[in-house]
Amino acid sequence: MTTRPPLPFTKMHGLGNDFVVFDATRAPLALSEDQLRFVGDRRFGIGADQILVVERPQGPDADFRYRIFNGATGEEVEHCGNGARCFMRFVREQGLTDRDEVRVETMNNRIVLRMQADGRVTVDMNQPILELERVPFDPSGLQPRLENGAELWPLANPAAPQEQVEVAVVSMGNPHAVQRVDDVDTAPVAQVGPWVESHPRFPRKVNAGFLQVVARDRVRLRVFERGAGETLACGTGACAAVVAGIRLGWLDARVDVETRGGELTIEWDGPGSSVRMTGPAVTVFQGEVVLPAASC
Ligand SMILES: N[C@H](CCC[C@H](N)C(=O)O)C(=O)O
Repeated sequence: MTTRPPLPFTKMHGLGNDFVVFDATRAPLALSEDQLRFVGDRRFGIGADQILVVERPQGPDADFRYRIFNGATGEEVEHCGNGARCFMRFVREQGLTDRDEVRVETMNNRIVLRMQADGRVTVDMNQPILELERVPFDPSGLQPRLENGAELWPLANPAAPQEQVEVAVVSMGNPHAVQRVDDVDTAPVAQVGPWVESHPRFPRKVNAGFLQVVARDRVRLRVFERGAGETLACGTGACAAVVAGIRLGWLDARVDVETRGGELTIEWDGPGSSVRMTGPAVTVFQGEVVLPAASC
């Protein structure tokens, strides 16, 4: 029986949104969806919301490439904000760079990561994507309600059309549907999150955010993530929620976001400017894993 060599990995988290990180800068790493699901599995594997793979860049104006896979499905996704902060800590701790700032290619963009003196990481998350067809979101036949000139779209549960929510639609490279709630602690995240996540008007599915506005510079947020379920924090979800809140007239340009895993700071100066996210990144342990043979 052939024994596959053990694969080194690092377990990390950003506010409890946890990751298994593989270094593929020295040798290519191609994992099948079932191997990725094994790594993400909290019983039969290591356990992680997402799996992050660090690669050398493909283009000239980046230092690294960043690939992200949802742990429950093994599907590759466009972005992961908490993972980006862990990416910066990883490349520093692994000696892959000694710089305080690195440029990183993602599936559909490029982000800049900066290690702060206090150990937190600031990520330039680029401009939010608001063109509905780029999210993608299908608004055909819907009439949005406007607040402060920004749209809130009615979304009905396909299985129970009398159940409706209103969502703001924003992409940070990955799709987000944000709804305002009075209290995140009592919000029906487990009931509403799944049907928003797989709603047919989001052809690539969507991350479902539940936003409670505490003040114009402070919110509380829970996110039922696409391909992961509810996580303790969602970085791109925090960015999308603050962008939506600013556009709808609820929030100022700098917002502290309370998640179940801790606090992030999100800043956005409005259209034409990048969203900036600052928060912690933690290395928990390192290990080795022998992956099952790829079956698909
Ligand atoms: N579930 C997300 C990917 C991870 C995003 C989240 N963990 C973050 O910190 O941004 C998606 O399918 O778009």
